Amino acid sequence: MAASKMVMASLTHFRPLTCAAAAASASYPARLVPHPPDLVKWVQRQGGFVHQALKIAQDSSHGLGLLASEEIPKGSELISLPEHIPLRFGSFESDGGDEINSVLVDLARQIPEELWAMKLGLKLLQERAKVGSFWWPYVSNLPEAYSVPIFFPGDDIKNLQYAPLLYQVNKRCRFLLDFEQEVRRALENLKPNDHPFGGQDVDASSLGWAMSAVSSRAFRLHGKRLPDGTYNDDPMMLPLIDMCNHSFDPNARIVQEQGMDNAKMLVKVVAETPIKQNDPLAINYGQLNNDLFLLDYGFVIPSNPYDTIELKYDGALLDAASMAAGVSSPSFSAPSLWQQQVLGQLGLVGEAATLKVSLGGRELVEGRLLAALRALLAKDVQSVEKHELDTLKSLSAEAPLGVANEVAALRTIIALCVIALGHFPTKIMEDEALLKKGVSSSSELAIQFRIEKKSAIIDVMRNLTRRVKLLSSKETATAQD
Ligand SMILES: C[S@@+](CC[C@H](N)C(=O)[O-])C[C@H]1O[C@@H](n2cnc3c(N)ncnc32)[C@H](O)[C@@H]1O
Repeated sequence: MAASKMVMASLTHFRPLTCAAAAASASYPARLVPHPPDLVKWVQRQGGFVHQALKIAQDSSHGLGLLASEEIPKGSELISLPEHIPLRFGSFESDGGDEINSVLVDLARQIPEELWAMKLGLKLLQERAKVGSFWWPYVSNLPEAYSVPIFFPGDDIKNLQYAPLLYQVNKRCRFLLDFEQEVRRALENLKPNDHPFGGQDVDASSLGWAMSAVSSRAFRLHGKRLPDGTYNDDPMMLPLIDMCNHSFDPNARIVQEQGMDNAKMLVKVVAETPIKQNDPLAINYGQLNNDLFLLDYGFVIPSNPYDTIELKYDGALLDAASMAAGVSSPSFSAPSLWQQQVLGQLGLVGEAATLKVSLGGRELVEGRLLAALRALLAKDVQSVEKHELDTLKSLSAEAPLGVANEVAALRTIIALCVIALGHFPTKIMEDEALLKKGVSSSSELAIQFRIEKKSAIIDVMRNLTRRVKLLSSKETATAQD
């Protein structure tokens, strides 16, 4: 988990393709131009609906947001966008076969599916560069900079201290540096009229801006209706709607509605609860862990109930954890034949094995890990065979293989947590002292992220320790009966 051995790639040494605009702060990022057009009026002029009580304003430390200037009843329609307002990549595949589109479509084909935000980002960059773009009133209102880790200085990437996230950040940085070369090659001999970005140079930093603008603001909604009646997944940017900030306890939600003519799709926001005067609108971006919130959106949620810790299923590590927990001669690194079969069913051995397992979140212990521990700490195959795999995977199935087995499994996980905590170079107290001293906004985010990861591990340990105590006391009570 330690960061020290990772090779760091960072985009901060690249010239940002941004306009010098009003002074930015972490809580109020400057927009692309100092005084952008009025977004609400633009949406209304385009035939969209905006509830009269909605205003764009500063929303605590979340940047801009939509605030209610008066009470709004539950169920009210808040915003409605006609079909031509969302910015989609699709619109450029269907724009015809001119040179500009074919260059962009070819470039988009080189983007891996998991980085879908870059594909739509190409469209966004094109609209940003195009003089007289239809979407300029929207694009000019976008933040000039993003707080996602690809833009952190190298030291702050290390400051995240969590290998799975460092890996993802590095992967994105490397992709952007490679893709910059691809874009340059594709643009080098184009005639000025065929240049998709109005002749402007596109570097890794401007690509990163576009990818972050999309990952932090786009929604994956229904696209075209397919012949079987289902819809394809269509990422799109929703002007004005994307001013809504996130909450796990939202007061609004996005709905898609078929228009009167049945062909057009309307995207709306409706009030999910009554909204009080001066309350910000909040929608739920999804049940995401802090890795995704930081990577895609550039913020971290304190005490995020969906935050998880990623570990690798590794026999030697489990033997070490098990022995540290006082289990005598565990067999994780040399499972018997029947145990290997169970591991195979759990996808933890074999060619197609997925060794990534997680702790924390709603499940607390990933079912596959729990079942493996229970099975590998079991005395015999018969006791394991009595149970469905789903029972063995469930933490709410109380001690299916007996109290001693359960206590050994849970203690092993607690010891794994201790090992995982030991991989972080700093302790929470030290992190908090650093935050108190005052650090840059990217260091602050990195430190908050690692505090949350360590807290998530500690929460798992506390919860499992409680379970062990309860089981042990029940066992003592039974023995005394
Ligand atoms: C869809 S945009 C919302 C509008 C944005 N606040 C703005 O100023 O344009 C998403 C961005 O808002 C901020 N944000 C949204 N919800 C947040 C939250 N709960 N905590 C911190 N930042 C949040 C993050 O910067 C995120 O990338």
